[in-house]
Amino acid sequence: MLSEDQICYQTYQETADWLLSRTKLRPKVAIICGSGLGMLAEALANQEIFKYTDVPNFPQSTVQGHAGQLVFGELEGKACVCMQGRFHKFEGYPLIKVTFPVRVFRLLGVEVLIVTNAAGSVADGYNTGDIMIIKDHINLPGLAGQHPLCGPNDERFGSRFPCMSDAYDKSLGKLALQISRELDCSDYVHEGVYCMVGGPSFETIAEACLLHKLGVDAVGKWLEFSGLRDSLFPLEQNRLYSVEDDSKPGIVD
Ligand SMILES: O=P(O)(O)O[C@H]1O[C@H](CO)[C@@H](O)[C@H]1O
Ligand SMILES: Nc1nc2[nH]cnc2c(=O)[nH]1
Repeated sequence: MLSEDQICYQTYQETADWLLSRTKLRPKVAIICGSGLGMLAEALANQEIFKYTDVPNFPQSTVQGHAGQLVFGELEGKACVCMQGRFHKFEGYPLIKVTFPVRVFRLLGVEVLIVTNAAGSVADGYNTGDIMIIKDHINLPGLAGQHPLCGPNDERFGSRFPCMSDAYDKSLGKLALQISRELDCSDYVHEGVYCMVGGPSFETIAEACLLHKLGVDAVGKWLEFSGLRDSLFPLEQNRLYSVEDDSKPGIVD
């Protein structure tokens, strides 16, 4: 297995080329299935499955409930790739490996990434089993310097200082809320702020109270996406970000 300082552009390319040579599907959408959500991949038509153990350079799933395979297929006629099982820092993986698939997806031609996972609520009015659409996040380890973009920067994957003021696509969030209303399940669907932590322990009561005071709605393990926005969607530099949501500060880059 490669050590973290051996991972470079060619490593991601090698993995992407391996996959591209084995499937004719060219997904524009990738879905990372967190705990208990792997069944989503089972809904794909015309499946082509690659076990992580067979995919060059891929980390391996070690957590219960994470099948450890990439499922290519079609959802409503659109080519998709699902990760049935994701990677966590608490498994012993460095962040560059936790986020490894995101850059591979980029090289596969993916344009939309949907990340799902199991999280705990610290918000008022949420119930077990509810769904929260992430409108923004607090990358707690990232603020303290544990970030996948630490180290040499490869501009092919984005800028040294990626802007994160519009990290999550508002139109997709709105669409999900609209569909939840159409399906008559909007009582179980919220929009909120996700806080990622390292784990594996859950929070103490004091930590949960702290996160609630900080404006967090749900807390869970490190998400692959955080900090890698540029890797999927390169941003223009020196852009003025208007922030409609008054709960967030406006940022001028
Ligand atoms: O991958 P996600 O959904 O974040 O799940 C995580 O949450 C569960 C409890 O911490 C663990 O099973 C871990 O895998
Ligand atoms: N409370 C809580 N629940 C979780 N479920 C999955 N991850 C977590 C976590 O970090 N905290």
